[in-house]
Amino acid sequence: MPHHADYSVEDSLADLEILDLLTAPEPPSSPELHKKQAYKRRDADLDPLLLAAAASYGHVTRNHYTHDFFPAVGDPRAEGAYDWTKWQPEAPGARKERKPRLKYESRQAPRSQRLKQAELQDKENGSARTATSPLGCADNLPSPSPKSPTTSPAASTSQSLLPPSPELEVKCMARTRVPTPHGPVFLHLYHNNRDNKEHLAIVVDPAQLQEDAPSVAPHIRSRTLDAVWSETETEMDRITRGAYVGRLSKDSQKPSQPPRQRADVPTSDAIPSPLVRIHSECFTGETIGSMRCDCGEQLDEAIRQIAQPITIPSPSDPTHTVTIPGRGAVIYMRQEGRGIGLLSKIRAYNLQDLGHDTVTANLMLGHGADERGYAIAGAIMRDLGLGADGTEGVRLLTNNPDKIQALEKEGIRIVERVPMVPRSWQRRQHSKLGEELVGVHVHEEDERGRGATMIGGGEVYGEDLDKYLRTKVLRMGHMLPLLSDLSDA
Ligand SMILES: Nc1nc2c(ncn2[C@@H]2O[C@H](COP(=O)(O)OP(=O)(O)OP(=O)(O)O)[C@@H](O)[C@H]2O)c(=O)[nH]1
Repeated sequence: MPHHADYSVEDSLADLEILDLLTAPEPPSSPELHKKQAYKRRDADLDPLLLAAAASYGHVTRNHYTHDFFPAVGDPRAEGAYDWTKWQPEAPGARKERKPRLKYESRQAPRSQRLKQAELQDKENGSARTATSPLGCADNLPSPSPKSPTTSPAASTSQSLLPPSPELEVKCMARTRVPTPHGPVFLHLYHNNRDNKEHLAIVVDPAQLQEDAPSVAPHIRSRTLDAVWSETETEMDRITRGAYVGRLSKDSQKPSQPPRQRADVPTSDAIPSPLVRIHSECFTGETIGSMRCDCGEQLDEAIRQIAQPITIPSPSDPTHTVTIPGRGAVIYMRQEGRGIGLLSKIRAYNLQDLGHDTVTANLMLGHGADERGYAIAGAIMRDLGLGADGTEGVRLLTNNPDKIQALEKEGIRIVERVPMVPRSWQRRQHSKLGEELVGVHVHEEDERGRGATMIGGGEVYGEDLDKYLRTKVLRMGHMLPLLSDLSDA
């Protein structure tokens, strides 16, 4: 409980009464609740822990939990406005006066209005909303997770009345070469007919730049990008959207062939299947270098590993070896916060600071632990010829068993899983065993140099990260040996 100077025993008792009410096994229905004065008025701040505890119980509706209240600090003339920048600690022994009351405003329209609006919308759409799904009317609620056990049969019936969604289509709208600390990549931007997000594919296949060298492995190219889009499309249009071959320059501008006219390069068993990672967007980890998660490091590490040169027996003389450039792709999905979005992820971090883990925090906000889908990722991979029917399959960089299952359901052929061990865990494990870090990609100075354009550039580490990684292993089934298990080995 907070120790405000004006927080009294009465307030604590009132809090306990509220906690009892909110977390009782049954929702309150007794006449007691309706009696006037049954619960005493209280003016002290509500303890966030109390709210969190109450919210983790079933019958407290998300409707209440996600109300956004904010004091009217913006308008100094508003009733109860208080400028917190001028706050001074109270002198000991000073007379306790009640703080000016803050005026709270809900950003949600009253429920009656929202219900009316939803009814109107339903009439316009011709769909029947059942009276049992009033939560569906709130516009600031997360959409119910497909995994959510709270989805009522009535809700799913009304969903089945909706027209079936059109077959998923993805189209690569543009492609360009981007030099990175790990070598050149081709950035592909995709549109699709399921969501309005611009998903990306970071294709590592530098052999494509050496146009004159004989191809030993099929190039990773987008079918939709190389297709002819219209009869009026000019060569310059095609080149501008990235449908070219080789290294584009003032002296070299060769439009690509449409997929059907391209000669197939046979795949050789000697060449490992392309290495692929499905990566989910993480603004905090990738842009401001948050060390609450390892997402930024994973993105860097994935590109680094995919770009590693491959040594294979020489096709002309098997007694010798040749080195070919690395091949693969990172499919970068705009599924921030495991699909819950940045706003909810930021709120989830606050719940994590209150002591909840990454899974519980999502659940407390009315989301699933993981709301991501992989249909679009699968379609992008098929467009790039990665893991599609009749191709060589892919090696997938992941610890997440759900991801493997979901992609296989999408018809993607995964021939091998390549684990992603966090750099800090590798380094600590190796230093525990007193091993030299020869050949292990955690040499800090080296990494800092190489990843200079990525925030931090080295490894992420810290208490928050360890807790997050342990939860992924213990609660989300990630296939990663815990640091403690490694040290016993
Ligand atoms: N909701 C939520 N999302 C998080 C949190 N930390 C990272 N993320 C998101 O998690 C996603 C990355 O997922 P990970 O669990 O690291 O990786 P994965 O894709 O499931 O599995 P791997 O392939 O093994 O890395 C990104 O969208 C991040 O924004 C968190 O604490 N809460």
